[in-house]
Amino acid sequence: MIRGVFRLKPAVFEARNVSKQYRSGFALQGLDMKIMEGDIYGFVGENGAGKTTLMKIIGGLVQPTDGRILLFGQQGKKELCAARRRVGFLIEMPALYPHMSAEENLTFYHHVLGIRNPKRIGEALRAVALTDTGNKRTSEYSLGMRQRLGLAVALLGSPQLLVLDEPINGLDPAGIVDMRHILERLAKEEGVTILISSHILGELQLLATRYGFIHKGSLVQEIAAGELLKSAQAMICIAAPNAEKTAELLKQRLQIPDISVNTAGELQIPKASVDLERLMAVLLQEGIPVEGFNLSVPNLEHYYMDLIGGVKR
Ligand SMILES: Nc1ncnc2c1ncn2[C@@H]1O[C@H](COP(=O)(O)OP(=O)(O)OP(=O)(O)O)[C@@H](O)[C@H]1O
Repeated sequence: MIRGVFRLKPAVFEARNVSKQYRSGFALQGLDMKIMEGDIYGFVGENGAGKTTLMKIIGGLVQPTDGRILLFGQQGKKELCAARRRVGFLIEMPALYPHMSAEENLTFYHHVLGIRNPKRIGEALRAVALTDTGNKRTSEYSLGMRQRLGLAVALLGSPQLLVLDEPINGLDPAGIVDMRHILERLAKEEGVTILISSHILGELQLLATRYGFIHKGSLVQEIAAGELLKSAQAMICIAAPNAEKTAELLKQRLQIPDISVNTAGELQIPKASVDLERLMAVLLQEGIPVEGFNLSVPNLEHYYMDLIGGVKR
């Protein structure tokens, strides 16, 4: 009998009880976190929650006050140093020479970073769709192009893990979509694991396969994108007159106890608990005019606000 072998993907990065204290106070406090190979890990938290500090710790730019990190399973000082060569960072925009082209800037970083394979310059340019920029000076680039060039610098070392701190911040809608397509391709076709922070939750939701929610320096929750959607309910929202009275009536007629009225004064019914045809038939029979109808799909923003709201309370 042939039995399938189920292999767990290895952790690419782990933080164990990591704290970082500045004079002004704690930026991280006992943070635990795990990024598995192949994840696009959306790192979510309000301003000052500690996202950049953690990313800088991964890059060795900041030392933790307490706790430890593992990169590709390595944790000794020397081993971490070697493991960092397998990571590409876009935490702060690398300095670009404004009078030089994308290729010339990449050639410079290729040299500075001591990368041996000269093919990487062309490959990195292709990966970020900047091959047709010719001799154009980077001073004439849009923010989206500069950001893509910054990503190309991070890609020069053929990283297995990319650490990206708000890479779509300030980009226009087209720039955001370009960046999403580039990152999706890197993850799917090249198997690159990605840690990405962003405040643009609607966009992050289109990309991430897993989320980590950080609040005041601690990780509040890690959850797979699919689990997040399952855990939050889709709601049918109906605008109708006398919402409270109508809600009571529908509860009785449909035998559904959890019909509520939301802050917009609409009836709110969990989609999974009702048959839509029956709902419409009852509304018709009772002569209740439907003034508005929509389906609120569970999303990252609602989930995050509920989660952090709960933590803050
Ligand atoms: N070099 C530093 N010296 C002192 N305090 C710092 C330093 N760097 C960060 N902090 C503080 O640590 C906390 C966490 O900052 P961090 O930049 O990591 O948050 P963040 O989640 O990346 O925020 P944002 O979304 O605004 O970028 C903040 O209170 C910040 O003021």
